[in-house]
Amino acid sequence: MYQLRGVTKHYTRGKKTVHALAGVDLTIEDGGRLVIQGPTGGGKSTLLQMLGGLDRPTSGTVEFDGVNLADLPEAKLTKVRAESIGFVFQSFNLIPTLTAQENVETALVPLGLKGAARREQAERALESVGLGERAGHLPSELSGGQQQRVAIARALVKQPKVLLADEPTGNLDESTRDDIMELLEGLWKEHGLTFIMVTHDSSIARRAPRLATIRKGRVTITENAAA
Ligand SMILES: Nc1ncnc2c1ncn2[C@@H]1O[C@H](COP(=O)(O)OP(=O)(O)OP(=O)(O)O)[C@@H](O)[C@H]1O
Repeated sequence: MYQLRGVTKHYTRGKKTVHALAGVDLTIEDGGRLVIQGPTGGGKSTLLQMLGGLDRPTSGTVEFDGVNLADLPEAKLTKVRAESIGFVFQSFNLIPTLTAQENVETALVPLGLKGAARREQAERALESVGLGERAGHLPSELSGGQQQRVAIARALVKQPKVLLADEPTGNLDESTRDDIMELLEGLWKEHGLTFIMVTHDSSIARRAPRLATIRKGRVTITENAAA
């Protein structure tokens, strides 16, 4: 469970300060699904970075299961990320020289898993995203949608508690977008994940049961019981 209180993030360049987050209070229950939308520059990615422990707030607390990520030493923060949080990005971020299988296995290296166990778990993760047959392919030999499936397998192979996705369908055409959304929603249900996703896509936002709209660093929550 996440509990954010009074989270601010300021970026200073020269004399100019940008208030990317201007006091965010937010609770996200275990197993919940939250979609984050809002205008460009509103603070969506910054908020996701706080939730993922990829950056620290200027002030406020980001509690994850009762631990404040804001003041956790770097080594412990790295451990939380490696064990508990899966990330999916718009640009897939696969390593171009590694096969799909090897890309997925990279997520298991920090957990200390040995070769055979790594291979087996990565194979299963690729199968769960419908890419069992493509394990030996390089990213350049896969379509955009398939590359995103590999990235999703890499995010989930370690069985994290949380999946954070920043515009996961932003580089995909409409029908591939729908396939990827269906896959993510299916995996969310199947694994009981906490699933938090940033999107520009209003058709995805409309379908969200819980929507966080972020403008000028401030969050408004809308619940949609019909979604
Ligand atoms: N590293 C940084 N240094 C300086 N300013 C930054 C930095 N990262 C973000 N910002 C600024 O903080 C504000 C919020 O940025 P953020 O990327 O969170 O917005 P966003 O809602 O994700 O935007 P977009 O939809 O365009 O991706 C913007 O004004 C941005 O320019």
